[in-house]
Amino acid sequence: MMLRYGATAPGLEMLYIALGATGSIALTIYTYTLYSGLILTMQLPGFESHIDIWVALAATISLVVVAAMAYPDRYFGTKSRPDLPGPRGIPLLGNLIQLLPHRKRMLFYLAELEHQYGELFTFTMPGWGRNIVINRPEWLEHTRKQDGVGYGKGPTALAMFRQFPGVSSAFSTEGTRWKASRQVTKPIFISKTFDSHVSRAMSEIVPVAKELLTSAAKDGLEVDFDNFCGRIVLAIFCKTSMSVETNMLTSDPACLSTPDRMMDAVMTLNHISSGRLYDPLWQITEIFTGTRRAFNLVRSELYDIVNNIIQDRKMSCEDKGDFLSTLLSDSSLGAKDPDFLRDTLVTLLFASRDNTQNVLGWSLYEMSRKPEWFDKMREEALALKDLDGEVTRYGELSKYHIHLAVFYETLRLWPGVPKNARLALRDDVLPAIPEYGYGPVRISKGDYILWSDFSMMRNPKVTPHTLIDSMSLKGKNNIQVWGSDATDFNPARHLDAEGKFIKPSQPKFHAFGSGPRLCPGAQLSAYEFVAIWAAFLPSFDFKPVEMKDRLPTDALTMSMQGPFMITVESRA
Ligand code: HEM
Repeated sequence: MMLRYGATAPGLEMLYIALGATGSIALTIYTYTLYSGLILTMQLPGFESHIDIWVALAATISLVVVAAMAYPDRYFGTKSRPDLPGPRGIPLLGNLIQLLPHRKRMLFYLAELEHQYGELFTFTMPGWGRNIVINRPEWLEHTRKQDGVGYGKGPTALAMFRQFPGVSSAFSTEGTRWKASRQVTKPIFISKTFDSHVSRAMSEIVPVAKELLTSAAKDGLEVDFDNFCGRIVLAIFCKTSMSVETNMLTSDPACLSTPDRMMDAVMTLNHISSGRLYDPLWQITEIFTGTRRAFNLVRSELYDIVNNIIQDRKMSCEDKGDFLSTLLSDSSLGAKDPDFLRDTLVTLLFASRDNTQNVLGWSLYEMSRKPEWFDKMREEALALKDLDGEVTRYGELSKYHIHLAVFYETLRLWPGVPKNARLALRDDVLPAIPEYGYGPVRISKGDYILWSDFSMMRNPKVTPHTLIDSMSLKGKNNIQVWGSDATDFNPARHLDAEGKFIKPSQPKFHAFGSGPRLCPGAQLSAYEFVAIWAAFLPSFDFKPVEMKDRLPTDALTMSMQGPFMITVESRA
């Protein structure tokens, strides 16, 4: 039978289940043979040293068999969806064979599949079951507001985030525990904190960063811009939230090649966590690769650093008026739990550095191809020179129209979390989009919905005809749309005729997510972005060492591949 789209045909479903059951029985027999072999082999000299590997291998296979037999749909993805386009699957393995070679480039593979099948398509993968890609703002609008009720993060993502940033993190919790974790971080995102702490931290750290750039310019040194920005952002966070001075950033460019325990730990844990996303068996495979041991070691190190900071503050009983003092004085039950405190800080360390570092890096990359935006930002910073190139108060942020337009445009093309997924907790129907020929889309409980902000925000089809625009922007003259030039870097699309910044509407702009789990750090990162560029541009010119196309790594967040080496020149 020829299948139009390759999704499983209904007639074959029973056959697949039958094959799945037969395969499972075969695997069970194999496992028991393996156990018997194991017992026999244990008699052989030298075997004892490898017993852990053998036991783990046998346990893995048994686990797979049990999982496959208990949840054939989930495991093999046999639920048929001939109504949806997608690559053709095969019995038992779904689309695993097609996906495996792209494991480390899923972002691009998803974009290629979108190119082939459109914004709506499906594939299955053992361990994840059926995935339905929904790269349209209308469908995101519908599903994201049901976050936590109709859709959840699903066991795979929750298990991954429980390991890092931690069991009490906003990333790894749902329901009342998630609410508690969001609630406790609120003080860090209010404008009072921005004015009293963030701007103070910036006014100390940004001048150090400028001294470093001056030295690098004088000595003609190349600077790894990502590393440099990561250190600035993390140093600001440590100072703002915990009043901790770090040595990760000094005026000497040599500091950039000096390892920093906190910075290195956060980066390593982020990197390993990303790799777990498409390895449903990571809890087992990592035993063999040694990654698990390395992860645990680095995580203990980070936990020690953070626990020591908390402990020192508790011992000193000093109220420094920062976020940590606010946390410690919080009388709610959660905040008294030491692990909850630690996970809250680790979550913010993890979330604050990476995304802000990345948007700074991608903005430099984009502007180096369109240097007129460097000039426009510089002009704006100089025009507001009474502020001495420093955005000292949060209220001043809204005056930086060009900077904000560049910030949002960079994130449109290089969104913080380029691909994401949710598990359907109940049956649902996505709304029809008749203007693009889409009828209502059925989602079954247990399906994963998947979206790629990276693909969606580059899609020229996201036009004012969408339901979202007609609802939220009705009657406005300056409707900004991604349109046919969606892949171009053009911050002007976020400026009106008078050059005033217009914040793009969600979820057409989805770089900070939407719905209840909308990123709480959006304003903070905008503030940091504007303050850093406004301080740098009047004094320096920046150029990438190599003017070549740069790609993102396939990570949880939008990190750039390889070091991003730049040269700096002082504008004397
Ligand atoms: C350019 C910078 C940033 C970008 C692009 C960004 C993007 C995002 C996105 C897309 C999500 C939603 C993930 C999801 O729904 O699964 C998110 C969540 C989150 N972000 Fe950000 N973020 C940025 C900066 C920050 C900063 C500076 C902080 C804190 C200091 C922060 C803290 C968080 C937290 C705690 C969550 C979890 C929210 C939840 O699940 O309830 N982010 N961020």
